[in-house]
Amino acid sequence: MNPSPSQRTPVAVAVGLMVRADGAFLMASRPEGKPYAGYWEFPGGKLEVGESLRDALAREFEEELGVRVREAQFWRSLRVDYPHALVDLQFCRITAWDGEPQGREGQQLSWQTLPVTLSPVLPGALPVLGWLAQEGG
Ligand SMILES: Nc1nc2c([nH]c(=O)n2[C@@H]2O[C@H](COP(=O)(O)OP(=O)(O)OP(=O)(O)O)[C@@H](O)[C@H]2O)c(=O)[nH]1
Repeated sequence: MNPSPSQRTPVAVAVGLMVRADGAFLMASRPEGKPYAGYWEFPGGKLEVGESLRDALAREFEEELGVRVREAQFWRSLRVDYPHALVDLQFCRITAWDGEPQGREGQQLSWQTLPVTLSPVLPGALPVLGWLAQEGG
């Protein structure tokens, strides 16, 4: 069955790697009701119409985690073709924030170092672990 054109239009997604001074990074489980519920990913979400990457990141982190992003740098992008959507993931490193992350949408949170002890990891989050390994964690 051919997908409808709307399913093939890339959707921009802002994703943040919160990295602590000790090198640990935050992962979150996808809440019930979303595709790939229970899979581990990096917090973030889709850009709204007219929204910048930075604004989307700040909004998603406030909504999902109750965290105010203070410093974020674009890191890498990745296109992933899922059956449910074609996504352009824009990964940012978040190095300064206010507040302690809380799972405001029922998601579990976990600070991780390499190798991660969580599974399953979302296909669109797995390459990030390789990139981190290349950079020495
Ligand atoms: N947040 C996040 N999304 C990712 C990652 N990797 C990845 O493929 N994605 C995909 O990017 C898309 C993000 O959509 P979402 O459903 O989390 O976004 P959202 O919070 O705006 O959801 P909503 O549609 O319920 O408002 C999903 O298709 C998800 O599978 C990741 O590491 N983090």
